[in-house]
Amino acid sequence: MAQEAGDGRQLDRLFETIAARKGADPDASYTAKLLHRGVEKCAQKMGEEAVEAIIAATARDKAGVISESADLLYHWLVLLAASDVTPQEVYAALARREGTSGLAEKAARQKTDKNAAPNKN
Ligand SMILES: N=c1c2ncn([C@@H]3O[C@H](COP(=O)(O)OP(=O)(O)OP(=O)(O)O)[C@@H](O)[C@H]3O)c2ncn1[C@@H]1O[C@H](COP(=O)(O)O)[C@@H](O)[C@H]1O
Repeated sequence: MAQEAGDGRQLDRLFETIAARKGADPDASYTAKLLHRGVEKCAQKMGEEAVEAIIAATARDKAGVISESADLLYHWLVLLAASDVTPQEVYAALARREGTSGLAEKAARQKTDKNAAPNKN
């Protein structure tokens, strides 16, 4: 049954539902249909939903951002399932980055790139 209030754990529950659709009848489930069509179709759908979220954000349409973000997250989870990746693996990647400023990381990367670049002189 649908719940009015959700929380972050909603993603994990939704992923379990999506993963359970692998190999299910494509005529009985939208998720099964998407997974059946392969990773390219799943990626295309995620791209479309991302663009719709972007359009809502730039139109300052807050309700649209919420609704399109929900579509985007659903399609992101489908893409993970199609790629044999779990949300937990993504959470672990985020956890490894926790506490590292994006600016500091970028500066360190640019320093490394500079050192690795061939000497033009
Ligand atoms: N959260 C979602 C969810 N969000 C969006 N969508 C579907 O994603 C589709 C995206 O909209 P589009 O207009 O792009 O769809 P479309 O034109 O039919 O898509 P294509 O023909 O291009 O593939 C819609 O059909 C939505 O119903 C979702 N479908 C399913 N879920 C969840 O997944 C669970 C399992 O769903 P089934 O696999 O269908 O049983 C559901 O209980 C929900 O919790």
